[in-house]
Amino acid sequence: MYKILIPKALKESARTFLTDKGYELVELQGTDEETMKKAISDVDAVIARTEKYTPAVIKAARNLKIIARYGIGYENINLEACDKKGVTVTLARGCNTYSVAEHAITLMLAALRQISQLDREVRKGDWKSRDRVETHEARGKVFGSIGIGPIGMEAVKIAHFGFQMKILVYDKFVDQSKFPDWIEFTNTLDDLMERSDVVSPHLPLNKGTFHILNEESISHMKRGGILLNVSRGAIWDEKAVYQALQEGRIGAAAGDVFETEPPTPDNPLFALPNFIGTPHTAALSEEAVTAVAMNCAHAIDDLFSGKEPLYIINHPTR
Ligand SMILES: O=C(O)C(=O)CO
Repeated sequence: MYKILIPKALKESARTFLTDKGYELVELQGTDEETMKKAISDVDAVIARTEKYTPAVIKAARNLKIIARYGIGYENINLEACDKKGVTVTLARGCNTYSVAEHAITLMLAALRQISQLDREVRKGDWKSRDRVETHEARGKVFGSIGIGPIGMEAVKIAHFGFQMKILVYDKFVDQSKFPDWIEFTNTLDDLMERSDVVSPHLPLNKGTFHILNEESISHMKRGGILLNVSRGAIWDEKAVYQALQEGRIGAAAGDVFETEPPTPDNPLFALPNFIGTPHTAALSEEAVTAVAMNCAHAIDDLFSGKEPLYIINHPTR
C-alpha cells in the first residue's frame, strides 16, 4: 500500500478519492526541517503546501516518487534534489488561476473604496467618515499587470471587462502579437509603474523577480497609486512598500503574501491604515481548493497507475 503525506487542510473529496483506491494517508504534523525529514522518510508521495522541501528533506526520503504541489508556485521545492532522487514534481496548473486573479481585483476594490478603513470607522460609530474618507471608482483607471501568465491574464480580463479599466502589461517573455488589442504592452517596468493607477505583479518568485518592486521601481508610481501583491511576499521589498505608504508617496497597498509567512503582529505594515492584508488566502476559495486537491490526488494516482501525470515540471532521473 502506498503512503501519502498530506496537509491537514486537504479536502475530504481528495481524501476519499485516495483512500477508496487503497492509499494510506499520513498528515504532516510540523514544518521544521527535522519534522519534515522524519515525515518524508517512509512515504511514497507528498501533497505539498508551502513547507520547504530542501535538499536535506528530499535526501531523507527513502521511497518518495512524487511531490504534487498544492498550487502553482514551487519555490519551496528543490527541483534539482528531486531530479537527482528520481522524484516527479507536478503543479495544480489552472485550478486556482481565477481565484487568485479575483482576489487581486478584490484587494484593488477594497483599496479604492477604502473598505477596511470605513469598516473600522463605522464600527467605532464614526458615521462622519463617509464625508471624510476619500474613495475612488475603478472605471477608467489604468490597471498595470507585471507579467501576463494565466493569473495576470485573468486579472486583466476582470479589470477590463468587469470594471472598464485600461490595461497596461509589462512582460518581456511573451509574444505580444498573441494578445488582444485592448492590452497595451510597455517596453519598460518604469513606464508601467509611471502610467498605472493600480500595479499588480503576477509573477513567480525567482532570482529575476525577487524585490522587483523596490524603492527604485516604487518611486516611479503615481502619487495615490495602489500597489497589490497576490504573488509572493518577496516580489516586493516590504520595507520599501512601508516607506512609500508612510510618506504618502503611494495611496495604498494590499497584499495577500508576506516576506515572512506567517507575518508577526508587529509587522510595520499592520500599523498603517492604508495597508490591507489577507493571510495568503487568494487561492483558498472552496472552488479552487477542491480543484487543487483533486488535481494532486489524480497526479499521484496517475503516477502509481503507470500513467503520466499532467503538469510535470522537472526531469527526474529514472
Ligand atoms: O498556488 C500557489 O502557489 C499560491 O500560492 C496561490 O496563492
